[in-house]
Amino acid sequence: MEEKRHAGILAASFVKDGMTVGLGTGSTVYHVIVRLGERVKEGLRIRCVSTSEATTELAESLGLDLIPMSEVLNIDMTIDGADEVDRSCNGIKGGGGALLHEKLVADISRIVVWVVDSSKIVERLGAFPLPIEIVPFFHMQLISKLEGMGFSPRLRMSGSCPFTTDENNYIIDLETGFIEDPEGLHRKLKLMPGVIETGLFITTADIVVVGSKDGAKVLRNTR
Ligand SMILES: O=C[C@H](O)[C@H](O)[C@H](O)COP(=O)(O)O
Repeated sequence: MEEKRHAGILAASFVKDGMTVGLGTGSTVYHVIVRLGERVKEGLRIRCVSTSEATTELAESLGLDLIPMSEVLNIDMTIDGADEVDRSCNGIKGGGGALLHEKLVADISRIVVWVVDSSKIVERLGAFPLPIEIVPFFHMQLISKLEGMGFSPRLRMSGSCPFTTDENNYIIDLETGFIEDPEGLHRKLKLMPGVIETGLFITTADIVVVGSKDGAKVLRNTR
């Protein structure tokens, strides 16, 4: 909790007056949004693009100015969380189910900053089950195909019903084991009919802010 807060507060300080800011989703970005809400009350002028209904609700409650994604061509800086990040700044995202919207917002962002606690930094991705957003009525077929490829897929549930994303899709959480080639796996999965998006974000982050007990440090993607 402290680590997430430290990372969030440092990342929120990167936002400058006049920026269009992408707001990610999750418990780490929560601290960024709260800090941005305070800065806006102190006079910072920004426009924000949300990546989920949960983030929209929080941002609105703090008085942040939100614009719909459909009206934005470019975003100056997006700050988002991640479930795992490797040394090349590849990541797994989607633990909270917002991967599709997050990937689209990242795609039009000039700078992408990820905020994580230190447990998220890994040598190789894959301990965290990989979220894949899929077409709901094709889930049974996709699960069978993924099993045939040697993976252990699990349909994400919310109580006794399948979990649905903000875009009304389903999510399969895929036990992959350590991923040798994140980009190769992402491409392979994206080629499967019924797969809408994967939670593999390939060298997406320009900056990763890693929280610690006493502060936060900044890792830069040197690609
Ligand atoms: O779908 C959710 C997002 O990708 C989150 O950014 C990710 O799951 C990290 O969330 P948290 O900061 O709560 O660990």
